[in-house]
Amino acid sequence: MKEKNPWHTPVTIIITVIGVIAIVALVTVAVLQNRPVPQKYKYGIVLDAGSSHTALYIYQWRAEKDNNTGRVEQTHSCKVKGKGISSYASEPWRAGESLTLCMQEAEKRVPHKRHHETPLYLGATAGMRLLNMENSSASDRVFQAVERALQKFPFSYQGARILSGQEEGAFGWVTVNYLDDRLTQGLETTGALDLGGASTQISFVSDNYDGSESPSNSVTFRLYGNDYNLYTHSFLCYGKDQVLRMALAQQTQSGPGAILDPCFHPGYMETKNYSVLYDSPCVSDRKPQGAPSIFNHTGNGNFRQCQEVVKRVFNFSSCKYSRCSFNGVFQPLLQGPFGAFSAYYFVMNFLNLTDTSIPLESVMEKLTRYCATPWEKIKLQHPNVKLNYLAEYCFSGTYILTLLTEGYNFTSESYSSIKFIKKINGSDAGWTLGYMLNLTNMIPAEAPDSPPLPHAGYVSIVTIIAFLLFVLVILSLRPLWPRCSKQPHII
Ligand SMILES: O=P(O)(O)OP(=O)(O)OP(=O)(O)OC[C@H]1O[C@@H](n2cnc3c(O)ncnc32)[C@H](O)[C@@H]1O
Ligand SMILES: [Ca+2]
Repeated sequence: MKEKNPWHTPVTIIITVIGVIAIVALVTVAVLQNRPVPQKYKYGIVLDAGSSHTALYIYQWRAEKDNNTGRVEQTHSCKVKGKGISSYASEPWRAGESLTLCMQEAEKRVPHKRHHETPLYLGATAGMRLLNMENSSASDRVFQAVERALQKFPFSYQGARILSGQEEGAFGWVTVNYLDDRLTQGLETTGALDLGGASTQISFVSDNYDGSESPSNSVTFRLYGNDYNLYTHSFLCYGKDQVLRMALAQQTQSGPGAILDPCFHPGYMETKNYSVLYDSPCVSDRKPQGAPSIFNHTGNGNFRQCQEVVKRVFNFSSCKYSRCSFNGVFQPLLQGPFGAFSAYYFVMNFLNLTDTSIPLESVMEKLTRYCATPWEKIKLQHPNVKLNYLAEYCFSGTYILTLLTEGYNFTSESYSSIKFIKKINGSDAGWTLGYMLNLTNMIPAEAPDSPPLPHAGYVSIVTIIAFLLFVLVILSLRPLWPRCSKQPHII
């Protein structure tokens, strides 16, 4: 007869049940542990108050990352109607008012419950730098009006200020390299070339440059555990609108009343106002005495001659450093690939010259033909392009090539390392993203500790351990198992 142990069945059942509960509990904990919480985004808004216009950018990033280190991307941009805020010096309230439509758009784009925690920044560049130099109380009034307008919105307003040229250059560089994911990986960085309406910036890392030769051109960063020694310079008055003023001002010196301009198409003719031309600190000291109030601006479309005119806006006469770009400004040896954005892109894209694998000589030949095309023909070919932009592409293209080759010393070879870009992975190239990343501490100095295992790794390991524990428990109960019924029974 089979011997019956009264503990057998209940003990086995209890232990089995505990084992199963333990496994379920362990696996559940492992699954929930460091599982991404439901997606929640954070937002930031930056207004780029440029000399020619203001643009609003909305950025978003996942909120669950520690220390705000989630990837930031641009979700929306809005171009403010009208001119830049510095053009409202005589009626500052209009500067504030001009921002309303884009701000209302931002109110709709950022989820309502995030409004109060969304930082809002306004950074002004060369237009306000010039106004501040010319008339600082007018620039203060513009800022007061802008501030009043922005504070009416439900965002977390963080202030409006003029960026230094250094900041503008450095943040443009941070943006380009962040969007290209070059900073986290410690890859070779890309230089940044920004051409605005009133200033232009060049920023790049050069290995044999330690910053000591010209400290004012040096910015050091520690980002994701890597040290960068960045060369950067902003040339005030060398944005394309101010250079055009300088070029015209120079040509009026040869005789007031009329300019025959090689940078404008044959057949182009406009009557322009001297007081408008000279209304900028970049040229005001050159205003001819007793000049008539208007002049005839006529084009004759000649690239080579235009290049000579443009070259005269640069001063190459003195350099107290080992090497200079122009105007006695230090520049180390050019290095690495470059991203060229804003007007570099607008102009070269219009001219179909963004492909830098085309040899520089061919680029110049194309521009020679373009500049020589009669103005009437150009207008017919581009009926949808704004006439003031259209009239200036020959000048702007010539300025870009002259700035790059004569100014910054790009050669036929290094020219091909430039990429004319507007966006990188969906976000606009420009200083705004870098500015926000910096102010929200979104780029850590040290590389963040990454978890030794991905989430799936934790789940698998805990499941295996739980299974082994279960097997161990079952095996440890072996002495209590009922004997095999095939054993011979002794009666
Ligand atoms: O950086 P600052 O100097 O303050 O100026 P900005 O920020 O206003 O300058 P942008 O890069 O917006 O534009 C640079 C220049 O390009 C001009 N621009 C903008 N869109 C253009 C287009 O489609 N074609 C030609 N030029 C354009 C604009 O009027 C400026 O003169
Ligand atoms: Ca700009």
